[in-house]
Amino acid sequence: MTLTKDTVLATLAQVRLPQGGTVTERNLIHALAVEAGVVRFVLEGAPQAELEAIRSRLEVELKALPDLKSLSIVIPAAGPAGAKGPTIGGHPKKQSGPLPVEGVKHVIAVGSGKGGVGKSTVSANLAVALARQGVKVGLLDADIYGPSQPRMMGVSKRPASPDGHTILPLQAHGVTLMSIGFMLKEDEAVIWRGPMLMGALQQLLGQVKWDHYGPLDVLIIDLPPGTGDIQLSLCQKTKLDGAVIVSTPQDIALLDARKALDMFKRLGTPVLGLVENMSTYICPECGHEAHLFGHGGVAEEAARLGLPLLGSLPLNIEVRLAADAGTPVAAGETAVAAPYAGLAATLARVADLAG
Ligand SMILES: Nc1ncnc2c1ncn2[C@@H]1O[C@H](COP(=O)(O)OP(=O)(O)OP(=O)(O)O)[C@@H](O)[C@H]1O
Repeated sequence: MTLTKDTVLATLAQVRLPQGGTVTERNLIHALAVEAGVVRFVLEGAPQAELEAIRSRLEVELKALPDLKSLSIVIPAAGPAGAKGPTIGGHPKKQSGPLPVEGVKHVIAVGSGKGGVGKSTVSANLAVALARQGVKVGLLDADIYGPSQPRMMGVSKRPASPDGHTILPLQAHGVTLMSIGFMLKEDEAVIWRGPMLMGALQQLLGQVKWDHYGPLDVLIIDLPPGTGDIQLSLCQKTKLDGAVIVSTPQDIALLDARKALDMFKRLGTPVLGLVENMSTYICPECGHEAHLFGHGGVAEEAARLGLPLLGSLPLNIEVRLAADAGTPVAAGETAVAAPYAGLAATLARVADLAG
């Protein structure tokens, strides 16, 4: 009889760990490959010392399999110096249908067709403005290739993990926060392929204790730009209340926004509304109002689609400076904060966040 993946998994599933559960229940096995009697996998997701003990135990069990020719159980090196706890990345676990996010009432994704239209800036300010209006809000930076929330929200600590599996989110400006950026070194490039990305997203949604600071009314997910694996995986695997699309009024951005709208429609995720960013520019010197990226395009698109225009946000240097300094403008009292407060109030009504 040849050795199969199922036989190996069945053997692994029977090994009860002294800390409770099994390696499969605790999702410690990654990248399992079984070929011509050769078994290889990565053991990851618990403190290093515990993994070493588990490896010895698994070696004994697996070496008893009659058709095993060779066995390689790899424990990845510990993360950055001083870092403890789980690492992010790895193939996704099998999952039957879309799952709710534990400890969270509503989940809203913020997407855009094109990069650089201000999706992360809008997500950060929206989250902060919602928090200021008394909504219990979480923000997940799912822009796995270019996480910007650590900088925009002004935090960059590595999150704690008391059991080597659960990840405790951070908090900034009244928002419960998690970003893959917290788990990587600042200049570390993410070079994962699709399955690894989806595994990372699944971990960020499932292993983070989103209600660590109390149950959340809403989790805002800052998506990467475009219509790729992350968006697809999120819509299929997570119960979403809907998506918000950010665009500038520029034709090319709107064209891409239409692709994003089409993707959400095809995946059955309701689009809650559109946000026009960089809608106008008011010269701080003379007060002249200019429309650098065109005018009214997003409002027209929203009207055409019968969707609400959730907000129009001017291009303002204070928005950029505040984001770079780690305190979104929405956290302050200036006039620049007002459109974000308006956006938060409108979204709270449209998505029935109080309900
Ligand atoms: N309304 C605004 N006024 C001034 N600057 C803005 C505004 N919105 C965004 N910006 C600036 O534009 C740049 C791009 O914004 P941001 O990173 O939020 O875009 P993005 O769509 O999330 O980009 P990507 O996902 O491609 O990384 C940032 O420097 C940000 O500070």
